[in-house]
Amino acid sequence: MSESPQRADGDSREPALDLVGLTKRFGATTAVNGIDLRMPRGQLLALLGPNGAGKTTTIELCEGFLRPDAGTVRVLGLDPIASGAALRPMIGVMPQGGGAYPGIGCAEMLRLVASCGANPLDVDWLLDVLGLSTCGRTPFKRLSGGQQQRLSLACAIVNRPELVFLDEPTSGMDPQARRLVWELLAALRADGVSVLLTTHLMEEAETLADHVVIIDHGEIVASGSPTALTNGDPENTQVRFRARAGLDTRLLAAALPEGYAVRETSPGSYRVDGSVDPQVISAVTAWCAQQGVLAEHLQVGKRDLEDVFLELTGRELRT
Ligand SMILES: Nc1ncnc2c1ncn2[C@@H]1O[C@H](COP(=O)(O)OP(=O)(O)OP(=O)(O)O)[C@@H](O)[C@H]1O
Repeated sequence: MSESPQRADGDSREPALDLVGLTKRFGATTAVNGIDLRMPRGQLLALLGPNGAGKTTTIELCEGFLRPDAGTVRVLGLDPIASGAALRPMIGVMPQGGGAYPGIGCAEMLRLVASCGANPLDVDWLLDVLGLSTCGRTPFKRLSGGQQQRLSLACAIVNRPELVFLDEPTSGMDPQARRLVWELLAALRADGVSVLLTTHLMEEAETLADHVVIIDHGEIVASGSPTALTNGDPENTQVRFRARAGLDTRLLAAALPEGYAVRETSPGSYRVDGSVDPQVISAVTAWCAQQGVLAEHLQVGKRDLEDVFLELTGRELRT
């Protein structure tokens, strides 16, 4: 194969990921359905979608753990199955649920993985950054779920990979641990490491990602920077509130000036979209009062990735 041409972004290397028509079926289920995705180097890309959307299958196809039924995968310019041995030292993998020998100590596990690399990060430093210093001797099976996740992340990055795959890296973590992981991921990105992570936490995607790809039923339904996906019209604000389920949203819309859309997004959760001003909030609460209901948790905000998903699929991200 000839050398790749100079690219418009100035990086002459192959992209971190290049997926073309990627398809994977399990019996009658098409888990990944013709995904096209190109991820430049040095980017943090979040694959966002509800349970069963095809995120793990996509990442496992990229890792070379699964063979596609159709389409192609190139990872750092290589086929992850045919060139698995060459690719392995260049990538880091954090599978869903982590994994280590049950009886091995936390620090010992990380040292073992580090010993397989040519130029590992300092193990004690990494344990400290991830808040694991105090449990260095604790056997893996005695670590909390969040600690196991963090050790698994440490194992994925200790050998300075060029590209890291993280499958739901913060699931089950408390907010403090999640914050530590977010800081570490931001630092990796700043160092030019390419990161593909899956999540169903839209806040995680919005906070960390350069680029978000929303997938549903194995297909890409939206793709762009978090700002591009959510910003749209700066006038596009919204009011959310909770009240008893089944209020007549058409009546509420009729009580508002023209141009406002009202939806019950899930039973008892309501959303009014449009250019929100004090009069609109007053009209919403007055209408609720007429119905004899209290508008609880009333919030004014902007459209977020959750809203984008709802608009595209008619369903909520958090299923
Ligand atoms: N080994 C398998 N055998 C059969 N079906 C599978 C297998 N792996 C995944 N699937 C199915 O493929 C679809 C996509 O699953 P996948 O795990 O990729 O989704 P996901 O977006 O990662 O979901 P989650 O957020 O729950 O991890 C689901 O319908 C799932 O049941």
